Amino acid sequence: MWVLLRGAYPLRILLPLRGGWMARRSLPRSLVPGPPRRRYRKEALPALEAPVLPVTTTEIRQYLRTHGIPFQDGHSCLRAPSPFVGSLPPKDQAASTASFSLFIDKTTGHFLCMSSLAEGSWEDFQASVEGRGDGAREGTLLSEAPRAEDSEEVRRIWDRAVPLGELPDPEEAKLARVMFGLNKVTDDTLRHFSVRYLRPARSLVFPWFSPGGLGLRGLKLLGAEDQGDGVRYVETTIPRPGAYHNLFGLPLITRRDVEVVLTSRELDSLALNQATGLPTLTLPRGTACLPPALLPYLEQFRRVVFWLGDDLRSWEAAKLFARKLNPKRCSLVRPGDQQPRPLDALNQGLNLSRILRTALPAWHKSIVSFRQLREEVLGELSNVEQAAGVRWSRFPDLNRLLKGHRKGELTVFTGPTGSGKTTFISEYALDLCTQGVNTLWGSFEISNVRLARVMLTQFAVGRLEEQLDKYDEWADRFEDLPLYFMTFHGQQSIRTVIDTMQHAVYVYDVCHVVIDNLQFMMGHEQLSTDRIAAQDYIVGAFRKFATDNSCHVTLVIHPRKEDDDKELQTASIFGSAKASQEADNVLILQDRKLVTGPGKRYLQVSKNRFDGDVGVFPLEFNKNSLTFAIPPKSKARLKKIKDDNELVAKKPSSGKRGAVAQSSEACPSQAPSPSQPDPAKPSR
Ligand SMILES: Nc1ncnc2c1ncn2[C@@H]1O[C@H](COP(=O)(O)OP(=O)(O)OP(=O)(O)O)[C@@H](O)[C@H]1O
Repeated sequence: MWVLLRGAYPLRILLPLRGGWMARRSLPRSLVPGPPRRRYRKEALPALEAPVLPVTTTEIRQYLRTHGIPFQDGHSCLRAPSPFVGSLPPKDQAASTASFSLFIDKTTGHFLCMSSLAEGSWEDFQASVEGRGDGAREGTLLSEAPRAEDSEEVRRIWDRAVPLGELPDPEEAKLARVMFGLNKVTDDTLRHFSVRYLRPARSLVFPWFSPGGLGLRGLKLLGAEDQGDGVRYVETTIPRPGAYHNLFGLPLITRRDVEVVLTSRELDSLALNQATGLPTLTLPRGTACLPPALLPYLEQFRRVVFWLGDDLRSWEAAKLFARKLNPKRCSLVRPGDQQPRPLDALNQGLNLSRILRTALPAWHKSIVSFRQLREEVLGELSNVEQAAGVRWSRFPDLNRLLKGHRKGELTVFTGPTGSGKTTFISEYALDLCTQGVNTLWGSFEISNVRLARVMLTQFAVGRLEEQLDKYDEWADRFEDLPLYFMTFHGQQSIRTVIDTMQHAVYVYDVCHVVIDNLQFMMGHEQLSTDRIAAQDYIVGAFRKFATDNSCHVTLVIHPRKEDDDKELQTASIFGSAKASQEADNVLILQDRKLVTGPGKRYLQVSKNRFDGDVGVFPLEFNKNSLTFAIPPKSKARLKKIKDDNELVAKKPSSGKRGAVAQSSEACPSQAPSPSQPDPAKPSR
């Protein structure tokens, strides 16, 4: 029986512009069926260990030279003979040594031996080269044994599934083809890719074979649900998404292939391969991430074309992924009306080879003309909604003001001591994370356990203390969120923090980093002038990081000492005006508990570089779920501040974006004063 739980992980294979839920079965845990992938050291929890020891490509090269290890320079990896082939038969050993089967990631130093499937960190590699490893040279690699029940589960599903063309009932086969849009995909193509159909679950089954044809490691099930105005696809993977590293189509790639097209859905790969005959591979989690563990498999290609989808998010993801693969060999198919995703293009009778020929190079030394920019501008104009970023599902008023959460921006967040900054920002980030924004938390003040507990309570929207029997169910779903924690606590150097963030962007495709709070990077400077200079430097470093990495940074900063009965302003942020000048957005949690009673807060957007809308709206705190919401009976709703002194009131819950305020609501006495200094020019 198939139990579908409403999960929180986003589905990239939904029809364009639609949010969705990942369906998860309750059973499988995160283990890899099939032949064991040898792990030189067991993988840590998704917390980023501190300190991450950064290694540069130059250092890796130097090390290899010093130790007399020959190597070849690749696109994202260095290739060397593998020392981890001791357990292989001598014949295979010789072959793998000759073929330089060890791939060392140039950015992280992480290695993968394609022959033995041994993998580990740069430190592990050094240890083994220097003979102080865990016996890797002697061939006693640690290996993670597959959990029997997962292997069985995979095998059981695979054995029950049948090729679509062999379904006994032709009507059923026809219906399945309609549901998955496969009318033009032939049985030969489906057979070529070993796609099957699982009748009881009405799902397509895409296998994950071990490299070298060693067996079945896992699989992905794709179900289709009728949604009235379209079809919604629901994915389930075994093992769970975090461990599902299948480049679908890999067994069909030969050593001679020098070009590949990467897609975000298996169905697109089928269509592309059938229409063009080109090698195609599907990323395991669509546009969500490109795990570096997959890079070695892509090294052989001189040209990589990304055709991920027909929306702005796919385009942004393709640009980010191209950086990892070396942009010089990457081209991107630009989303557009005439360039839908591959399966749609096939169904619409378009010429897929011609679309591929329009792919734009991902790399250019500098923008030489508007010609290269025009495609990007068009992309933004034709996808206005997506250009505005990911919208919060819990804070509609924040959407009305900020329009969304965009990559590459810096948000500064402040509020009085103990006003609930951490609690609010936790929910604000969680909301985005449940929609697929890969998030890294740097909580320097409160422990990760406490933070995770707050987040889990907010995720479950209720106290779990009283329903411990539900803990595992919520924790399972929480675990699947693309959420990572830095393991720092207390004072840290900004360099270490930025290095860790850089690592997370590369390894986990993190696109939102929360830093709570900046004061923990300021060292112990006593003089206030030193402290202000230190803060300016740190804010500058975060700004640069956000821009360079297309990653949003939310920075919590304490306010300077203010009178308790005064509201905070942009200029109340501790330090010079640099923080508010560098920030794209400034958010202030206004605490007026003396007049509004406990629990009531206001969130003020006092700077918004995207479109200038600033304003304030009330938030009510729920102590049970630790969540914030618009007070149900409050008359005080979103107030846009048109200019410095003028308020524009909005109808409370029209729910529509851009609804122009028509009437001015009286500002209740307890609402914070709307008059704020021009956020763009904070006074010193
Ligand atoms: N609106 C609110 N009303 C009452 N209690 C709240 C409210 N918001 C948060 N809290 C509670 O207040 C406590 C402090 O919250 P939190 O740590 O989020 O504040 P903070 O502003 O981040 O503190 P600090 O200034 O020390 O960084 C928590 O126990 C939280 O549950």
